[in-house]
Amino acid sequence: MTQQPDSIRVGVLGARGRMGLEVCKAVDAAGDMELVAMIDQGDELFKASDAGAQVFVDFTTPDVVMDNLHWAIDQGINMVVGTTGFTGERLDQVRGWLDANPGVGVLIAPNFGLGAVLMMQFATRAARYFESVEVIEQHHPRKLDAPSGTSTHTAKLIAQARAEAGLGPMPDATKEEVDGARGADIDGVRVHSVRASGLVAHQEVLFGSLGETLTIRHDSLDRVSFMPGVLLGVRKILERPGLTVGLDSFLD
Ligand SMILES: NC(=O)C1=CN([C@@H]2O[C@H](COP(=O)(O)OP(=O)(O)OC[C@H]3O[C@@H](n4cnc5c(N)ncnc54)[C@H](OP(=O)(O)O)[C@@H]3O)[C@@H](O)[C@H]2O)C=CC1
Ligand SMILES: O=C(O)C1=N[C@H](C(=O)O)C[C@H](O)C1
Repeated sequence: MTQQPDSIRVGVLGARGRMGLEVCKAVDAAGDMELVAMIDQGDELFKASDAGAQVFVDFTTPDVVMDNLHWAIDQGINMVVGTTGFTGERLDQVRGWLDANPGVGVLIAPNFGLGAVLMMQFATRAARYFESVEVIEQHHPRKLDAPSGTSTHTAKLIAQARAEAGLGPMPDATKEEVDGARGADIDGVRVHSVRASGLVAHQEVLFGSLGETLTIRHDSLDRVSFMPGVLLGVRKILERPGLTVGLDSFLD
């Protein structure tokens, strides 16, 4: 496709991975973007800055993403990050790097699927009305981390909404437990992780109250589902310096 002179110059980190490959295709096909660098394990990051990248899209691994962020921010390159593993401490560290480089923008989104963003918003809204809630996430078996970034983020949003509504701990009489049977405890919300061939990325949030349940479910059936969100992030990050967590504010 013919590029416009004012195309956004994009470098993709993790370019040979499952998500990275899809991002390269999406950027290449976008009329307002130019794919200037494809970086994977073993490649030097400076190749992307030499190529004039304005935005890096990072879908690598939790153990390398912080180094990528630190380097890019110091070079004045904006980042759109889908890689998981962001704790509160890590986010504070990124804020610190950005304070020293105030013109740079970083978007870190646990899930770029528009349906997934809505699923998290709906779950946050429902949280105050139900005494019980558990999260069940299901992914392909090559996923390295459990629970998923999306389910961890969802659980934290629900826990915050429950605390603001004055809800206490959930009813649960379990006294004897095989290790892991009740899932991971994320801020008091149980998260269960399923890994199976054939799956891509799926999540259910199961609410329960007297005599009723509510299930909010999202399915990513193909990685193309994440691409509109990634491209939106690339377009918007240029005018949004500082740290943005989650895609929500870019959709409004
Ligand atoms: N936010 C969202 O919407 C989504 C987030 N994700 C997250 O994105 C991440 C990647 O997922 P996925 O694509 O499935 O994983 P993959 O393992 O398929 O891809 C990761 C790629 O990064 C490469 N890599 C490793 N180290 C570096 C490095 N230092 N610099 C550049 N590249 C490197 C890997 O190379 P090698 O294999 O040689 O190690 C691999 O090619 C995960 O954290 C996942 O949870 C996934 C889907 C959606
Ligand atoms: O590894 C994946 O595939 C995905 N990772 C993200 C997560 O951990 O939440 C987003 C999506 O679920 C796909």
